[in-house]
Amino acid sequence: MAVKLLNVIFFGKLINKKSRDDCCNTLLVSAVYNMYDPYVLEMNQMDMINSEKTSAMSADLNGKDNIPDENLPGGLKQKLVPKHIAMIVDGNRRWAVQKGLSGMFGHNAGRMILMPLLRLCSKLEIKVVSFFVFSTENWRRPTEEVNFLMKVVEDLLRIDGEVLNSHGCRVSVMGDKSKLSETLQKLSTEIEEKSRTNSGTHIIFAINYSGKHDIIKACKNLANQVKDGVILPNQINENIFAQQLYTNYIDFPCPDLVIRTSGEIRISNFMLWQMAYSKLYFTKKYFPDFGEDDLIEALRAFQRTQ
Ligand SMILES: CC(C)=CCC/C(C)=C/CC/C(C)=C/COP(=O)(O)OP(=O)(O)O
Repeated sequence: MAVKLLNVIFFGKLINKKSRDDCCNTLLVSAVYNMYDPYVLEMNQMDMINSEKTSAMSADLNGKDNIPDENLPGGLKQKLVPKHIAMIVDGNRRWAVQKGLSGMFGHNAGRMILMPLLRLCSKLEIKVVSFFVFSTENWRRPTEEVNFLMKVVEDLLRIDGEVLNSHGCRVSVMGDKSKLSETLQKLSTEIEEKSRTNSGTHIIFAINYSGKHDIIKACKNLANQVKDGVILPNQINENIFAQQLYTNYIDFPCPDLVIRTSGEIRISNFMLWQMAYSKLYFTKKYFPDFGEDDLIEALRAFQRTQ
């Protein structure tokens, strides 16, 4: 009964029954066993807002074909939209501290703005949107924050992933999954497999990702191929090298627009090889404050230089 009630409250008809039951069971179990977990305490306050936002915002996640330019927001031109927007999500903790909250609560606030942004991307028929969610360096943060972040990431894959899948988006995880918990590995494999053939916007979550590691992985693979006589050293070129990178494994184009929030002007080890020709857009807004209007502004700046 409680599960049914939660189903209706949290998800309405957005996702299928089995997944709703899974999600609700998880929430119930968490609520009972983790009463004093800061993540759960904070989630209790924010879940209702989140679920309302998610339902409303995700109702229109499927891109529509051939939208006339006059119907696009901010004078955007359909022909000039980027194929791949990469987002360096930053400023979550500063956003929370500014509001008198514990810094880590900003990560959940960041997760909540995902749907409106993706709804706009879908409407504009942007093929790929990637998010730098968790870097290999982020393990150095305090244990309490890392644990909190991992729970946000679990919800991202379990709940948001399900909503995105049910609206025709493909969801992939990029990074070294071997260091993630079994739950996270399972969630990422499940959502990737479920959504693999979807033709809507492809959402990439970079989790335990490092651009340098991606390049080292490529070098090691090629070195082994040379050792095994599969390839000669002088046959290695940009194309062959790029075939060893995540961009090729998961099959998505290099970003043409990179957006970083929070006023930091750097790329922090995100898709180093793939950003060689990307346009970079920096905004002072903290990520949880980065709304659809800000994304439109970034796209307008991109289109002005096309
Ligand atoms: C997919 C998506 C949008 C998820 C959003 C939520 C999420 C899990 C974000 C984690 C990424 C992260 C460490 C943000 C950086 O803010 P920070 O902690 O470095 O903040 P600071 O710069 O203020 O310290």
